[in-house]
Amino acid sequence: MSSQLSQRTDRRHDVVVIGGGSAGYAAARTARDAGADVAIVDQGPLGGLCILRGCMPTKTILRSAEIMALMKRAREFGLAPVNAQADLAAIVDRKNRLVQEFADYRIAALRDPGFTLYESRAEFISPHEIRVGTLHIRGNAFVIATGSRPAEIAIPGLDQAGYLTSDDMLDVRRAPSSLLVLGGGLVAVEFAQFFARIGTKVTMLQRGATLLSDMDQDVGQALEAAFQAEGIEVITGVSFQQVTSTPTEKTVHFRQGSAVHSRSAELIFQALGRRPNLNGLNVEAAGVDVIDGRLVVGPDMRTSQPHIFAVGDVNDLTPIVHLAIQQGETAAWNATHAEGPARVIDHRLDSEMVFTDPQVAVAGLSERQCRARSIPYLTASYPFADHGKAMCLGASHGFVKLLCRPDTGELLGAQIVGPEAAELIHELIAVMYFHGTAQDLLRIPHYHPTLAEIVTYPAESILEQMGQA
Ligand SMILES: Cc1cc2nc3c(=O)[nH]c(=O)nc-3n(C[C@H](O)[C@H](O)[C@H](O)COP(=O)(O)OP(=O)(O)OC[C@H]3O[C@@H](n4cnc5c(N)ncnc54)[C@H](O)[C@@H]3O)c2cc1C
Ligand SMILES: NC(=O)c1ccc[n+]([C@@H]2O[C@H](COP(=O)([O-])OP(=O)(O)OC[C@H]3O[C@@H](n4cnc5c(N)ncnc54)[C@H](O)[C@@H]3O)[C@@H](O)[C@H]2O)c1
Repeated sequence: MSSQLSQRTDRRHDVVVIGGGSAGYAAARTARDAGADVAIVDQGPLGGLCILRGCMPTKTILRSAEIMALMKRAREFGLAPVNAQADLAAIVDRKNRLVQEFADYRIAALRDPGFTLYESRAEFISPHEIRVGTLHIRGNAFVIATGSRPAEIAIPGLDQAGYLTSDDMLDVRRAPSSLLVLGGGLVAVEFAQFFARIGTKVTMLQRGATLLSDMDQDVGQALEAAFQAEGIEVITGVSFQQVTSTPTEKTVHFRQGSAVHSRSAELIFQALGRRPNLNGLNVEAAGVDVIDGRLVVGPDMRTSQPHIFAVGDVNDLTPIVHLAIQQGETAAWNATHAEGPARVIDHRLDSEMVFTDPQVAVAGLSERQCRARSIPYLTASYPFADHGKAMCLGASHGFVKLLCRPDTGELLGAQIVGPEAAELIHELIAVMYFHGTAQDLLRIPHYHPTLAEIVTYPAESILEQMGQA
């Protein structure tokens, strides 16, 4: 104890940000711009999940699979068929090159002389002090932004049989002949389609009634129809029983209704969600409330300790990057502006996008949320299979759905499953931002023929339901 004390070097910063990923970096930059003396503590590898093992690597590899899928459809478009072959090692090399480029940029930003960067693990020793290596660092405010890690779900035999998580899947250099995907969330569907498209036989085992079961049912059903059409087996309503294995094969035994079934494959991909990462942070010493393994925050991003904030995946609100950034900025603003009203997060325009083909994009309220909160709504949807531009592109899966207030027609929410859904939804988010209506969607000019003009059809239908057509 005494030698520990003698080595102690106390440093003080206005704001100490723990974790330099998307949320932490946004907090640090905002606090620095407000004139604060800011420290960032990150144990590394520097770059954050989005760049290193999340958004960017997955979107890079999905592009290869998308091109491969189009090549396989050559004949449909009047082109001589090609023998499309994926070289997974080369796809991974391309991904690594891009990730390195993105990471270098972020690392340079973290090493900006405007911050003090400590490349070490942080651990609370009191609500006002952390240990970083041999240093004891005090902060007037702390922003915890330590991210998430794959959830460990206890399924008998799974550990013994062995499985890969999304972290591992990104480094697989030889495509497995077959793959069992456990889960049907965002991570599961993006990887499942990638591997199916490069030639792996993929089976998805999902507990919920549909894929993406947190969203409205028609969304998951439309994605499932597209997946089934390209040969991905999707089994829903599954309850995992146990996993067994031989040297060449792993078998998942599961219950579906009253029957027990099994599926076998070369590899198991465990995509059963992520959990806030509080490992080794010793948050007990910080005295903040933790419920079910997540840091509880208010709309101003404060934990139960007013000078300690928690942002990004670690608070488990909505683990999505632009929202993590928004939370980081909000926390840092509040940490550096004690006077005046606190900034709070407004969830009205929250969105989620899934980069499968067809893409899935949801924004604002869903039907399920409206029903749960007794919010009245009108809804209308229109299928891409009936939309001229989508037919030209050969992209017929999915639909656009609008949810509007019955009295004013104000757009409350939107859901798109279809080509370029993640791009198209931004028009609807912009309309919602300005509290626009179905009528506004008809007044806004839409070029013909575009995918974007599809939103006018459900908008017309909403007006008909309002008696304003
Ligand atoms: C496969 C996959 C694909 C995804 N795709 C998308 C997508 O397309 N779009 C999207 O919006 N979101 C996507 N996400 C989610 C997105 O990546 C996360 O929401 C986001 O990156 C979280 O950012 P963060 O700053 O909270 O955490 P992170 O970026 O994980 O940052 C946490 C940082 O804290 C550091 N750290 C942890 N503990 C300590 C400690 N004790 N001391 C010091 N440092 C510590 C870590 O080293 C790390 O740098 C995806 C996620 C996955 C897994
Ligand atoms: N395109 C994107 O923006 C994108 C892509 C990937 C991930 N992400 C983010 O990363 C987060 C994590 O994604 P994820 O797919 O790992 O999590 P998720 O929460 O979206 O999906 C988890 C899946 O596991 C299933 N599950 C969980 N526990 C289970 C259990 N005990 N038994 C059976 N099934 C169980 C759920 O039903 C669900 O299908 C997402 O919430 C998302 O915010 C975003």
